[in-house]
Amino acid sequence: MTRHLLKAEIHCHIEGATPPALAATQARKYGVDASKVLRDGAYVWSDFSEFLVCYDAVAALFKTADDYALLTETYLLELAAANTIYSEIIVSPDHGDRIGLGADAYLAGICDGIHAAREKTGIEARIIVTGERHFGPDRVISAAEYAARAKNPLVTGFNMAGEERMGRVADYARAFDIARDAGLGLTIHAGEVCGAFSVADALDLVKPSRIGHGVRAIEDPALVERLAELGTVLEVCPGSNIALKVFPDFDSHPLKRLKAAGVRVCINSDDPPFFHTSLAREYEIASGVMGISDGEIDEMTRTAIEAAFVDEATRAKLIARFDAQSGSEAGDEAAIRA
Ligand SMILES: Nc1ncnc2[nH]cnc12
Ligand SMILES: [Zn+2]
Repeated sequence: MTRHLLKAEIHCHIEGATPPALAATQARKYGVDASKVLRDGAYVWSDFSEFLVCYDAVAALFKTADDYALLTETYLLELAAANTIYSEIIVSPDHGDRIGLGADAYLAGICDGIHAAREKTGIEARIIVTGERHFGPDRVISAAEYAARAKNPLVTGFNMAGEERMGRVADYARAFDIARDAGLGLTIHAGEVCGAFSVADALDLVKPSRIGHGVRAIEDPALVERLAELGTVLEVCPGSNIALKVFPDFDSHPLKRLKAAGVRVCINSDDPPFFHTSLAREYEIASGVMGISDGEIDEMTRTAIEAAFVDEATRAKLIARFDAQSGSEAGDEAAIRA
């Protein structure tokens, strides 16, 4: 049981966190026929390309800043109820532009949702702006420029998501230069759909402190060693990887092997309802299915906080909160054993 463990995640896409019931409500609200992507309370897709299409269709059901505030608050309240103290939310200003809302209102809605959830539960959150790789290098550069000039205290990182098979990392490196110059933390989806070479490209050309997924690095032992030496944090999303058939089952998932090899890893939900999961379930899988001990799970949660794109005062507060709880439980266990 992992219910009692404090949790943190640094990789969840906001539209990907839409509960199917909320998507259905949004579709009714706007008179949209969502039956191609939402059936019997579940999202409909069968491979990575279809998943991205389904994702974009669900994103298009959110049309106002208030819609985004509701979505963000709903997601964070569920996390807080599962003992989560921190989340980093991946957002795409392109979605705001595509629905005609505009990036500023899109971002303002998400910030409202973060403030509302923090007021109710104390959960802390930050925003990572992402470029969508399948929209091409120019859009990804625009997303980086937008993040750089947003000067929004909740926007602390830059990412690139989307179709990993489109182009090479080099085509997008300029976007990361812009984000780096603006002082944003850098992470990039790699080693999910594409193999180890994409992780190597990311390390060579982006030099991020974290990589989204990165799990296919396991195909290259020298690369695993390099990740461990660099201390690059992998934002691992096991349920997503199984749903998208990156690995056939949890037994063959490399989370444990990467950790054992000294790579810094943490547990994340990615697009939870699309993959029939939640952060709470990901922790349960790590424990009950992968056989990872509570102590090791705590190490991964601590890694997420250590790697979070927050100011040092906020990090210190989160670490103190985390250590106080995991420490007191270690103390309780010792008392039980004595
Ligand atoms: N798992 C994933 N990989 C790449 N892009 C995404 N966008 C949303 N989820 C994603
Ligand atoms: Zn992702």
